[in-house]
Amino acid sequence: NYYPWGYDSDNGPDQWHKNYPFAKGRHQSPIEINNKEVHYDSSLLPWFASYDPGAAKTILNNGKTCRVVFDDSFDRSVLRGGPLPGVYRLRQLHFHWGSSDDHGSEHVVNGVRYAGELHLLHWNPKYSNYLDAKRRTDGIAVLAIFLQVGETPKAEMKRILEEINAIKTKGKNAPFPNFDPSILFPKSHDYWTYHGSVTTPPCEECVTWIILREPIIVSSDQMAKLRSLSKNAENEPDHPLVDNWRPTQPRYFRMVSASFL
Ligand SMILES: NS(=O)(=O)/N=C1/NCCS1
Ligand SMILES: [Zn+2]
Repeated sequence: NYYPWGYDSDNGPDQWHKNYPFAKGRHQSPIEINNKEVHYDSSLLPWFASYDPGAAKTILNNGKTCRVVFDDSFDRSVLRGGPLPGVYRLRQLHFHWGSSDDHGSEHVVNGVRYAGELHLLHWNPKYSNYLDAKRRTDGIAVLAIFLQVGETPKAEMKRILEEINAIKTKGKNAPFPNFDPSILFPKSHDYWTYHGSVTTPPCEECVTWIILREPIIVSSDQMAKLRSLSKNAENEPDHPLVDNWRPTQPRYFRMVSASFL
């Protein structure tokens, strides 16, 4: 009897490997990033995002996260440079967050858990489609940005959070036109990079991670807004959509490179 994966004790990260064997691999994500183990790589190039606001389509609640999807039928919104061998097409962005402001991110930096983590998922168009790209070690690039709670929130987050009321329950979606996610980026483009996996089942090891050092500031109210989402459908008992983050996984013999000293 099929029981969907999730983040609860009976279907959460510790159980995923039963249906998704990749979850016990040697290149899993997220991981702990510790300064003393990071390797500064002066040859790392800057990364560039060239996003077309017209590519933004829809915002949805899939019961696991809040996701904005983009038209990825051609090289319309792309990420390039950094550790990437070519352009990667923006397909969607989504968030991970906690049940309170003191945790919620997936990656952990020198023991610091942030309130949340924004992921912009891109795929390598040298492969015929996204699903094919997910089967390749160089198939996916995720740009990760930490959400830190502070007093002067980033105004640009408002647009996404204003839509939350329209997608309260699982399966709800709303049009989300004219949105360039690069307005969410912090000032500094400094990043860490390593090779890992998608952090949700099937946990394929296909991701070049680009994790920005500088978090973006959100307000506690904005985090509360994300936590007001429900993981259930409209006509089901209400369960808040919170703590949709995977714990850190063993790094094994992977190098984490830094673009900055
Ligand atoms: N959180 S993540 O970006 O690594 N995982 C994903 N799974 C399918 C689309 S994105
Ligand atoms: Zn994610």
